[in-house]
Amino acid sequence: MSLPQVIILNGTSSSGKTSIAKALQELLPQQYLNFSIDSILYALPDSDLQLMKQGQTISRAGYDWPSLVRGYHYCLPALLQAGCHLLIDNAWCERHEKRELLTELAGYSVALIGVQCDLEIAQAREQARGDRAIGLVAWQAPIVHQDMTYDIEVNTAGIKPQALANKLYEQILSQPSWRGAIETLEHLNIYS
Ligand SMILES: Nc1ncnc2c1ncn2[C@@H]1O[C@H](COP(=O)(O)OP(=O)(O)OP(=O)(O)O)[C@@H](O)[C@H]1O
Repeated sequence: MSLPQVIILNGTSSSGKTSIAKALQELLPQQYLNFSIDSILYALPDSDLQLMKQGQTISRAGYDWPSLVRGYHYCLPALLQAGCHLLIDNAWCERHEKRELLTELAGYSVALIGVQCDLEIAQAREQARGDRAIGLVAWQAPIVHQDMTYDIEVNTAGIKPQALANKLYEQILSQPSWRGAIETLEHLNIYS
């Protein structure tokens, strides 16, 4: 079985996506770049990034959230064309963002993984970590998994990231085909 060129981890903030991604990167026999939207956001002016982390308004001229998301998505095929494999994680919430992501990745083999986490647990992590706007999880939770047909789903409640990555790695190796992204994009193209 060949590994997918792209592994997508989709779930709310604090669901544990990055923790799984970092552990999974070490297990995979092929090098994967963990390229999240943070790779774009960390290029913002530092004071703007700090405001964003606190959930405050950025008033600097030129700030435009949709263009940052679009820029993130447009980077993905460029990295793939350069020969990189990608392990990307984010909370894709808006329908047009899900559609844009999967359109950019059309033609590549994509594993679409849903990262689930009970709301109360994700909110407790959000409180504890202190580097995310409080309320983000609650806003994302009802919509992040809407319209998605996942190849694999994991629930991070009560299981350590390393154990989750071990299990996910086994599931990826035994997956016969990757249909989730294709079916999700078909659905989004019909209903958006
Ligand atoms: N399986 C887990 N069990 C317990 N705590 C976890 C687990 N996974 C992650 N955490 C903790 O939750 C917090 C958020 O983890 P992580 O950065 O992996 O989440 P995320 O989904 O990538 O969040 P974001 O989208 O905001 O970047 C961290 O403090 C991390 O230590």
